[in-house]
Amino acid sequence: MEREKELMATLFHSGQARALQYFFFAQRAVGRWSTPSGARWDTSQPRPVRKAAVIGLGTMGRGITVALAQAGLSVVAVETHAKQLMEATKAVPSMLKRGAVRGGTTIEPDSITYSQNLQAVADVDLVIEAVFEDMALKEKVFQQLSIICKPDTLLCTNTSSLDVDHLASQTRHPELVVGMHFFAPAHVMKLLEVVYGRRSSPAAVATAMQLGKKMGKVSVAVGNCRGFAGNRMLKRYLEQAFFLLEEGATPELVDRALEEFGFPMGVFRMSDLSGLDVGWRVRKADGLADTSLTGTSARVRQGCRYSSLGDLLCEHGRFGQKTGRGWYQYDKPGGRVAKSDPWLHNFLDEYRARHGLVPRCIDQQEVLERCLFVLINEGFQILEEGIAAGPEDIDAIYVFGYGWPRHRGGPMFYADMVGLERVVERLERYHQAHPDVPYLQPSGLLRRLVANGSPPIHKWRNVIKNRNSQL
Ligand SMILES: CCCCCCCC(=O)CC(=O)SCCNC(=O)CCNC(=O)[C@H](O)C(C)(C)COP(=O)(O)OP(=O)(O)OC[C@H]1O[C@@H](n2cnc3c(N)ncnc32)[C@H](O)[C@@H]1OP(=O)(O)O
Ligand SMILES: NC(=O)C1=CN([C@@H]2O[C@H](COP(=O)(O)OP(=O)(O)OC[C@H]3O[C@@H](n4cnc5c(N)ncnc54)[C@H](O)[C@@H]3O)[C@@H](O)[C@H]2O)C=CC1
Repeated sequence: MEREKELMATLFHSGQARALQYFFFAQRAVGRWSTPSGARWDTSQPRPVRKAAVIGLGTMGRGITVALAQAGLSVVAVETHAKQLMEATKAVPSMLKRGAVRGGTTIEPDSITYSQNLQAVADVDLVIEAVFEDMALKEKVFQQLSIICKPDTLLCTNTSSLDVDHLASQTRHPELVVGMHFFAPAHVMKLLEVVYGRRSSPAAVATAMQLGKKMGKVSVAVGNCRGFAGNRMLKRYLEQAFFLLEEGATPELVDRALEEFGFPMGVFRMSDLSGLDVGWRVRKADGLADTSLTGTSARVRQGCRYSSLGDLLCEHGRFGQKTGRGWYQYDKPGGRVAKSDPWLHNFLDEYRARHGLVPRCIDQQEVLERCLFVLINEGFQILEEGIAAGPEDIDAIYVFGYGWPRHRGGPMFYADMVGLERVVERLERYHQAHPDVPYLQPSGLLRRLVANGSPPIHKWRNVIKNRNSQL
């Protein structure tokens, strides 16, 4: 008993108990906000979903199929690539089997039908599209779905960053289009971001939220923008990690610092799991991934610092776990045990030499501050723009989607614990050192909160006022 008391006192002292208590509250508070028109999805009647389809059976589609089948739905799984389809028909049942052994459940073996033909989705209630992150391809798939499916079928996209409104505009019923953004591995990670498009109906959002719940996910409604809430913050985090490599760090050093902070995987191991090609496709489409540039322009895009390290790795066919090589090496394609790769270290040395970069020693504090404070800063920007309803939503997204250590409450709670003045002071210092990285400048909301005496997290809403809510 004494020991327990002592432990509680230590936890309270370090803020960990406050974090866990906050986290319990945040979990119940997420995603319950009204639309700008006043129509509330959370009072709308969700539609019944008994039969669903998944389009694309790669990294994500397989996990989504498993999660739907585990929730008791009948699933039509469509994949156009014969080899991928064959692999999926083996992988999905074995994932289900392992899940059943763990959970003591049974899944009807005929609850999933596989097809190479999109026509197979004609009678489903809801579709989740998970094809390559390529807008032209997704446009085509949505146009086809809009013709093939029943007129009241909900059309959802698992895109990690593309414009949900644009995809909706390709269909006959844009009010039935929402984002259902899962996190890798999709049958394991608890988060579902439900992207509320400009024309999504409250009933469509309510249906996606309800289905998420049925799948055992924590569903968070977010607005539509590049990367939504989670990946928009991840982009800044990843960028800093790339810059740290340019300046002398290694993936191992960065990941070690993040894992000691409490993440299950550092950002490089996590990228290898997700697949480096996902972001590369988007950067190529945006005209950013141009590795033919030389001299100073090679490391600048649109007037800001840019690192092409991720693009170069993809050009070498290193897509992460799926190809057996990425920021680390694996024993085979699909392998999971990340090992240091001498090739990668040579590649980094050559890259620095080519660009005249002199490596320096980088400590754990700098890794954490640069990676996490820039991510937090973007979180404030997201709150200001009304993309997420409140700081608890962002914290739930990070804990359930990216493995942010629960005992640290989530990024926004962590900022509150560290002290907003300190976050501003560190961001300003790093921005002075790296003036070509504009996202290191403290966001307007963060500065306003400090100017308002740094109120505790549960009072931030008074300063945010959600004037721009996208929800
Ligand atoms: C703008 C930028 C664009 C970026 C690209 C798009 C990205 C997105 O849109 C959003 C994302 O998904 S980002 C990725 C988010 N995911 C994470 O951060 C995962 C962090 N890692 C974890 O939580 C645990 O290590 C994890 C749960 C993975 C494993 O934990 P444990 O070691 O405790 O797990 P186990 O109990 O051994 O296994 C549980 C299930 O997980 C499977 N698994 C384990 N390691 C894996 C790995 N390395 N890769 C794939 N699956 C893995 C494991 O097989 C088991 O599942 P089943 O075998 O089916 O039972
Ligand atoms: N990898 C990740 O961590 C995450 C990815 N996403 C998103 O999920 C989507 C899929 O990503 P991944 O699974 O990583 O890609 P992937 O490359 O592993 O799989 C995509 C699959 O779609 C198939 N496909 C392509 N065109 C098709 C069509 N017309 N019909 C049916 N199947 C088709 C491909 O053959 C491939 O098997 C992307 O939009 C991505 O942004 C979202 C969350 C996390």
